[in-house]
Amino acid sequence: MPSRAPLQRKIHGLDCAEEVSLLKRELLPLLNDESRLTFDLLRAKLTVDLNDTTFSSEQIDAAIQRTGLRYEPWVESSPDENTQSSWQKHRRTILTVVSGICGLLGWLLQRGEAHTMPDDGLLIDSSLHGISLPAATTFIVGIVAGLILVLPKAWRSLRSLRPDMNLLMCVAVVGAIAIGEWVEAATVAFLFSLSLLLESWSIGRARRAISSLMQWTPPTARVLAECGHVHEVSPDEVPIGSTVQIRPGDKVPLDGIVKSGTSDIDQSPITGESIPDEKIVGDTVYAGTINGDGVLTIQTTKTADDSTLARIIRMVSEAGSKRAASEQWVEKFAAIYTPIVFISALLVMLVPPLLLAASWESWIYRSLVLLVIACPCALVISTPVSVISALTSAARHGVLIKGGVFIELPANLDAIAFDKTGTLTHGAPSVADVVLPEQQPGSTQLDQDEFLSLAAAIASQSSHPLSLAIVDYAKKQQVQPQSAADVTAIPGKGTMASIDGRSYWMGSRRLMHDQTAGCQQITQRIDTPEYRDHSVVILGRGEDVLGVILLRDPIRKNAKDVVSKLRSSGIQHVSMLTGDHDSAAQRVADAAGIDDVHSQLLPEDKVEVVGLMVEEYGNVAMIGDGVNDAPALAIATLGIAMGGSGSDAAIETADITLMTDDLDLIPWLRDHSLRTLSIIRQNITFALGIKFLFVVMTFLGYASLWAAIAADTGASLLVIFNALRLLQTRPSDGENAI
Ligand SMILES: Nc1ncnc2c1ncn2[C@@H]1O[C@H](COP(=O)(O)OP(=O)(O)OP(=O)(O)O)[C@@H](O)[C@H]1O
Ligand SMILES: [Zn+2]
Repeated sequence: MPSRAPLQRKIHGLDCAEEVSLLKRELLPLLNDESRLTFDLLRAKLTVDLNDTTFSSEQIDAAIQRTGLRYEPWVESSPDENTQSSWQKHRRTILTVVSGICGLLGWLLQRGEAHTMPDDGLLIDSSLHGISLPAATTFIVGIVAGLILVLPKAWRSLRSLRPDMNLLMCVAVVGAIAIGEWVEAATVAFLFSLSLLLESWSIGRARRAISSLMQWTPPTARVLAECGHVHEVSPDEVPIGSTVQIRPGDKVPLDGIVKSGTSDIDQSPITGESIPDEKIVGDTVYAGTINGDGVLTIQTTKTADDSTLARIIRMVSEAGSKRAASEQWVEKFAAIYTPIVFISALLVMLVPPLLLAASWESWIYRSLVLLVIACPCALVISTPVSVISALTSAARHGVLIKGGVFIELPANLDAIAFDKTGTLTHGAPSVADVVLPEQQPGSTQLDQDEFLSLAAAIASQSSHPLSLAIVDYAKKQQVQPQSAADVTAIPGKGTMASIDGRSYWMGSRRLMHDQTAGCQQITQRIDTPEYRDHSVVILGRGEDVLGVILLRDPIRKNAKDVVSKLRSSGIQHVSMLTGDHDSAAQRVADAAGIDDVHSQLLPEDKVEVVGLMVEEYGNVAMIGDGVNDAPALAIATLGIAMGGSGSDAAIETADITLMTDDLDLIPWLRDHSLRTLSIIRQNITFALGIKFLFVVMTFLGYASLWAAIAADTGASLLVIFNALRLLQTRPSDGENAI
């Protein structure tokens, strides 16, 4: 089947778990596959993956239609704020205020009447339960204003016989009116409306935190045309490979590589770190970062909507819908809890009066209180707000979490596997020495420059850190690389290529052993204490070993500290996996305080080791940067990529990406995750505790309707603020500040 574009819809009102489950209820019977649905709650966007299916978009639309939610085709560039009229933006606030004022007025009127006309039946109509027409009208206006936005949802839930919180509230209000409790009815309507207002405000806050990220891209890019003119165009229109000029103080419009100039760049929008980073020719700059004092010309490497920043924004806004475990729990809990309380409310209303001849009035009242308590408001609101706040705050600190599911994992880790090169070390090795075999009769003997020009030729075709170091070194020695053809990479081992029609191999000892019986003399030369802990790259032609390049990659300063922090936070076991040879691996492992080392691994070996660790320890995180790490990242419980220097393959497969290669972000992430979990737990416990208290009080006859709803709104308010605290956490909170 041909690959098909996904179906994208803007769904009005798609901002919480309720609508998501509504949509799932209609769409899943059709699609049969939950992973086809992506909900972007921040932008109210639904994406349906139609690849390899035969569904027509009409079928999907019809299913969306059945939910009763309004929808329209998705238009990418319309930031929804602008397309909404001010009524749409503020109607919830206006209606809540109206509801509150009318409730208050009604209460004042009612009290006034009770004062001035005691027992005077003139104005009091008995069908209004003892209040005057003006008071009743005021109350009704207030109640309608409070509930009007949820009426369609309540109606839907009634028709499908799945009581939800909207229905509960409407029934409670109608019931309260029926027994003449006007003030209570109005209070319930107002406070329920207030809770929903709080919910949409808090989601809105997280949304604004993200749109503040979006504002980091400038509206225009200064493209240098060949004629030398500068054209100011929208970054969307700039093709890959264009030359763009960045003036001092400008924001970088697109991702690219510096072609000329040097400047300090503030990368905080991407990395969360506002320490300026010096960029020189050949360095990568990111859209959204801020140029310092120098003028730079860059060659663009990505289109505007594929830039790193654009990807961050996309991932964060889609992350909200990949539901965290606790969100799923709350959703399931609410789906059981609400109907149960609904039925108990019915029983409470019917059983005591019918069987025990108790007073109808008081038991109807208690059953209404139960209905209000049944509303899972605080619970349903708090968890998504916590998760989104946690994701947004992580993104601000340069930690990109690709879904709510992954926010809870770092807290539950048992073991961690680190890759060596680029993760524990800087991944920027430099050539320490070049060793050529001694002259032997009959064999080819190259001088160092000839050797380097061959090595650099092959290395220039690869982005492997060791290759980059070799190219760099050749350049410094002013050696011109030859030109290599037919280059093939052998993952975890090295590269094959042909130069001048002869074929060469270059890579690890393993590769050497694949190619030749080996070269005694060379192995002896590099097995000395001086070189033992260096990484080696060996160049050969057929049976001949032409020479060895020895490289050293400094270990990251904070590696040891990070490993010990992780250990003291409860990680049982820390391993290191590397493709490099044993002694080089051991040097780094010793310096970082790693428990055990697996060296000379091919990518598939890394997968196997991680698999075994998962079996032995449970939840295992793999942290890596290279193409050779990607498969292992995928099978670990949690894959974390070093994003700054990492390969696209690693970044794509990982669940979490560290935008700066700062290892300290890993303990930070674990803390952040623990904090998020504990806030979610606090919220759930608190919300349920309040409910439980009120259930008991209701049966004892102490709870009143307005107190029940006030407690619910109060609880919502508290859990929301508790959740929003997550937006404020700073990385490592200064304890490692330099
Ligand atoms: N493109 C290449 N150029 C030169 N040597 C290479 C290349 N690719 C692999 N090698 C050789 O194979 C070995 C293993 O490479 P691999 O990429 O699997 O891991 P690594 O870079 O050593 O470290 P890590 O697994 O810790 O990231 C290297 O040490 C090197 O000797
Ligand atoms: Zn690596």
